[in-house]
Amino acid sequence: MEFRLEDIDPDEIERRLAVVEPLTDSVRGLIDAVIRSEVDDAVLDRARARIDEITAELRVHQKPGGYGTPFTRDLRGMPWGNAATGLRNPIAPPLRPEHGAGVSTGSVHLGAAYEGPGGLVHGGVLALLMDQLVGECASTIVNMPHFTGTLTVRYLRPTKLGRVDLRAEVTGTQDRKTFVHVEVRDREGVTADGEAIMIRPKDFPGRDEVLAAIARTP
Ligand SMILES: CCCCCCCC(=O)SCCNC(=O)CCNC(=O)[C@H](O)C(C)(C)COP(=O)(O)OP(=O)(O)OC[C@H]1O[C@@H](n2cnc3c(N)ncnc32)[C@H](O)[C@@H]1OP(=O)(O)O
Repeated sequence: MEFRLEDIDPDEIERRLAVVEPLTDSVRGLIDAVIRSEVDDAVLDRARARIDEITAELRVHQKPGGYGTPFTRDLRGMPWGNAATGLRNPIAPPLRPEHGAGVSTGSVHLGAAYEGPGGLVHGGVLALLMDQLVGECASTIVNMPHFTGTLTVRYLRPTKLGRVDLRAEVTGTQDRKTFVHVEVRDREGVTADGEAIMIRPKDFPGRDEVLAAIARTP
């Protein structure tokens, strides 16, 4: 986990999201269309050529590595490349967690891109979403980022593609460890549950630099 200061105000955040969220949604639509399209090969070939052109255009100016999690001066995080929640990551469903007292919830629509067995959600995708939700749940409660130390998942019955709801709840804390229970439901009820041991790491690379930069900024 790396802290990086991006000194922008809420209006600038909204301006950026107003551009990238619709783009990301369009690419999600593209992914779904590629998986399910039954057009002929010539149309698929033309589509590939046009997509390659767009990719080349976007690659003219790129960040090195991943998107990271830049933070504003008031420590609002912008993890827009995150695989589960990223607002500019077309792979992310995206999960948009909401946090209450010790409880975090989120709902997603999982379509063809998240299929494992035919018509059913891939178990790894469920583990990804559970991992993110338990991480945010523990981090929100203690107001410090937590890493997943151990996540044990029980797949109770197959999860149908479509709407999936998740709920995580802190069940205890012990020093730097926070224990979280998590459940997944499809339209017919609970399909998987899990237990997580979340750990607040001792160090956060870059954190001191960000806090110092904030302190220096009038
Ligand atoms: C807001 C952000 C939300 C994002 C959510 C996304 C969730 C994620 O995907 S996080 C990424 C996946 N997880 C990781 O990459 C973690 C990789 N592991 C690590 O970085 C380290 O091993 C870490 C941080 C978990 C523990 O390291 P460290 O702080 O040095 O642990 P250490 O001091 O040895 O142990 C502290 C305690 O935790 C326990 N512990 C350590 N590792 C584990 C583990 N893997 N599982 C369970 N318990 C553990 C120890 O037994 C010890 O307990 P006690 O105090 O009772 O003896």
